[in-house]
Amino acid sequence: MAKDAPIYRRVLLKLSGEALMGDGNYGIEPRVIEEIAEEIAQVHRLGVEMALVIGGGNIFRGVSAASQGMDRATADYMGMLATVMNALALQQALERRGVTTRVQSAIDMKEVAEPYIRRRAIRHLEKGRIVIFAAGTGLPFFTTDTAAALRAVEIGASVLLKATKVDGVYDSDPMKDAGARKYDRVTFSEVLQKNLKVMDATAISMARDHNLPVIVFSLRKRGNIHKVVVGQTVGTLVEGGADAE
Ligand SMILES: Nc1ncnc2c1ncn2[C@@H]1O[C@H](COP(=O)(O)OP(=O)(O)OP(=O)(O)O)[C@@H](O)[C@H]1O
Ligand SMILES: O=c1ccn([C@@H]2O[C@H](COP(=O)(O)O)[C@@H](O)[C@H]2O)c(=O)[nH]1
Repeated sequence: MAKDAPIYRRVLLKLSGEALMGDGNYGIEPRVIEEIAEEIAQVHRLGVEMALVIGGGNIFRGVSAASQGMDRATADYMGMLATVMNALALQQALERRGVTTRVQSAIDMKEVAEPYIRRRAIRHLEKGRIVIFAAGTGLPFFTTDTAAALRAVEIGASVLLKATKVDGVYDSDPMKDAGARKYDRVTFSEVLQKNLKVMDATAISMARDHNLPVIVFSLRKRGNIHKVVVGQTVGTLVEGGADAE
């Protein structure tokens, strides 16, 4: 097989909202979104069908606002709106590179984005458009990781790629524990049993129940999305099967 041939026909790429901040501590760093869009455009040119879900942690997280006294459901709706802003910013950056895209929102806002319609999303992908799923699941008390797992299953993606701030799944949070050890491969049940918080349990359960492999890798290292799509070993593979020793 050619070195640059994608090993997947259709992928769901989940992008961390927080990674868009770059070195800042809020919002979108223009340089970062341009670099990410360039990388996605290059991978798309390999011929892989790409759907994207983007988080909102660079703008608003419901759970943080709720801890400061805001009603949780209201805060979560605000978080979902934050993901729409990120989706529109990414759409612009991709279209500047000649990639045709569609944003589909789980919350109806027809002046801004198409509503989420599964069959329509699949049709866009078949036509070579990148589909960006915005507003998460449209439901409070969920996350964009769960939205990513759900949409991946709905559109029949072969894999869920979680591009995030850390370079894989560790046996404890690497941002808090300098001695944390990284897995090359880990099973869904281990992630759940050991309560590894790289993704929320709802997303992991969804992936497990539908045999959807998940690859967790760093979005901060340029070229990683390409490497994963052509089958190079990057980050951590989370899948079913026997637990590692
Ligand atoms: N066992 C673990 N292995 C790896 N990362 C972990 C683990 N436990 C907790 N984490 C944390 O998970 C975080 C990645 O997931 P998180 O859901 O916060 O971000 P995201 O979904 O990529 O971004 P956003 O919510 O901004 O879209 C990292 O910041 C990391 O510190
Ligand atoms: O289905 C969903 C998805 C997201 N939210 C809210 O949005 C923010 C941002 O999403 P992240 O996954 O944290 O990046 C999240 O904190 C929730 O408040 C939601 O309610 N439902």
